[in-house]
Amino acid sequence: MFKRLCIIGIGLIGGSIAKAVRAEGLCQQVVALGREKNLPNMQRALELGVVDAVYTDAAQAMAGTDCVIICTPVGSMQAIFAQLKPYWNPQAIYSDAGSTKGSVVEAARAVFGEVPSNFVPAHPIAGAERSGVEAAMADLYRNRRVIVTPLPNTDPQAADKLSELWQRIGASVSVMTVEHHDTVLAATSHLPHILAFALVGMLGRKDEQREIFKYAAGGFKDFSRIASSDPTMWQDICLANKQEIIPLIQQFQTELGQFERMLQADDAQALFDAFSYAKQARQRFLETFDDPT
Ligand SMILES: NC(=O)c1ccc[n+]([C@@H]2O[C@H](COP(=O)([O-])OP(=O)(O)OC[C@H]3O[C@@H](n4cnc5c(N)ncnc54)[C@H](O)[C@@H]3O)[C@@H](O)[C@H]2O)c1
Ligand SMILES: O=C(O)C(=O)C[C@]1(C(=O)O)C=C[C@@H](O)C=C1
Repeated sequence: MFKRLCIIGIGLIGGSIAKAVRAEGLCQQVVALGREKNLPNMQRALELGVVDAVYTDAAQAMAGTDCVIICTPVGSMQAIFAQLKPYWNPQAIYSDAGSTKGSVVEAARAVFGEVPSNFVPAHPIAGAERSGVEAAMADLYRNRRVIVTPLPNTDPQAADKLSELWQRIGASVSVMTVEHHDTVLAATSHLPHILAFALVGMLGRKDEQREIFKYAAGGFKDFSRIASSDPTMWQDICLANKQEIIPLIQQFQTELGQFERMLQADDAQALFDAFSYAKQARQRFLETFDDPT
């Protein structure tokens, strides 16, 4: 599909794209671009055979590259667009994997004035709490969704080709607006991460006095898994999408207050109804998760 794919940020997400693209034989060459401080991770990507070459120099990385996917934390995207600007190739396709889309589009606007028509914002709805290229998996995107959020000026051919790349590595592509993406993901990804970080932080402080973690089992392990996620990545996501996240935190506080009142009132029926409704809602989620088509 492409002669040379350049991944900027060859960590979990970028490394998984590289591995999958190589496994499917979709590009002749896969390379990585990063900063001097990213060199140890990039060298590891080279050793693991995830990429063919690594660069810290954008001019060298961009030479002959016809597809670029930016897979760095969303707070770094503006600096990356500025780094790419002198070498921007109108014939190439550019995209990203950032967890927020409004902030990425704003970052592109800040650098280019208008978002280039060959930049296709996208977000794979698949990941893990682990970071770095060692965590990358060739099948991470298989049977998972990727949301593509084209802008009115996005070149449809670029959007189609990028979507085809994702489909050929096993993903199901959904198209939506940038705004709708950020509203939806605030609810199902950003708020849950804040809740997990908040609960584990609160209990961690208790654990300093008492040994509560020792007696936690599978339920706590499942609920707390995402609190192992990368703090830089989540700091960037939460600040970038705070206008969507803050109202959800407020709504959640009201919801918790209702549970407190049910307990205060020993209202067994209300508790049963609330738990039953949530159990059914989770069943609906599991059905769409297992069949993302
Ligand atoms: N982890 C997930 O579950 C997940 C899922 C979907 C999307 N995302 C998004 O994908 C992106 C990458 O996440 P990840 O989990 O792969 O993180 P990661 O930490 O595994 O990888 C990010 C890589 O970017 C490099 N990097 C950081 N700043 C850089 C810069 N300024 N220039 C060049 N390289 C830089 C780091 O060295 C690292 O190798 C983020 O935007 C994140 O929001 C993550
Ligand atoms: O499974 C996980 O660990 C994830 O956190 C993946 C997850 C999420 O579901 O919230 C995290 C961030 C994303 O942008 C997309 C996916």
